[in-house]
Amino acid sequence: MSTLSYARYGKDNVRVYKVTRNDDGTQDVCEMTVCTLLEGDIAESWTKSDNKNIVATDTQKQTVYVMAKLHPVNPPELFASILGDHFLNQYSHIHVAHVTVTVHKWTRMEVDGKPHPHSFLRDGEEKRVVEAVAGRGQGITIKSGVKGLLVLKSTGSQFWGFHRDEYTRLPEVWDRILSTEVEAQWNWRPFHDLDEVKKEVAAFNPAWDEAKKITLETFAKENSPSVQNTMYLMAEQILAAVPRVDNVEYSLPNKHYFEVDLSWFNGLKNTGKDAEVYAPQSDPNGLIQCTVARKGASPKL
Ligand SMILES: O=c1[nH]c(=O)c2[nH]c(=O)[nH]c2[nH]1
Repeated sequence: MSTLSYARYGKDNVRVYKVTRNDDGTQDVCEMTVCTLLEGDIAESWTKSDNKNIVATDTQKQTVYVMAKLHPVNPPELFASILGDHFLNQYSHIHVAHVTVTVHKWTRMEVDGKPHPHSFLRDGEEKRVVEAVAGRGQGITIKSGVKGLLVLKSTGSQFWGFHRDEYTRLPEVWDRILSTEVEAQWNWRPFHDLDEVKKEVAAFNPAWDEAKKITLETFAKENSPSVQNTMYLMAEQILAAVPRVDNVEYSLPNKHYFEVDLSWFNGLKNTGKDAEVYAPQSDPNGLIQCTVARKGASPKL
């Protein structure tokens, strides 16, 4: 005998763009990709071919557009919560709504030394990602984050003192290149309902600014003894800067740059302190992850 032990479904990669026309003649734009996934009393679609409780994925997509028209899309934490809350209010047989909003960068152009009223550029590939989960009778949990933030430092990083045995080939280094693509998430203390999210709405954008600033400044300033230590320092500072955040997760690939021995070419020196030309490695890469929690923080409502 088999049983459906878990199911959810929805629309992924819903692309949405919203323009806000301000009274002063300037315009604001927001482009995002939304994923909605619903759980609830839906099993019979899988097990009995009965679709009566299925809110079509097309309906979910249309809902994203309607909600984007009726409500603010900024900050994305609010928009994701509005959508999740809507699905629970609209459909009594839906018990959990997962909403992911990925924001694509459009930075206002500077033209003639002034912010342009309606022209924007993509000046970085990093994404702001928000995941809201609205559960019936369980409030709303929100995870905010950044992904795809590519950084490199050409010095100011070391790695030594690590465990050595008969499998070890890696030499210790006191000066190396460090590069990673930052993925970080900060988990907010759960919200009782949409009204509580609205009350805290002013906290979301500054938290995003702080988390990005802390990540970049720590990366640049610390003489890093390891990716492990650097990410821990970043997470600690985010917890200190944003009181409502319970824990911070980092996932950092270590993107290696290997020295190239060119001594075969007339004794050309390109290793150790003479290294200038390196071979960037696409794979394999190190992958270092951690979660740093506020002491005494409770993950439950
Ligand atoms: O910062 C680092 N952490 C590691 O765990 C590790 N392992 C490795 O080979 N290089 C590095 N660098």
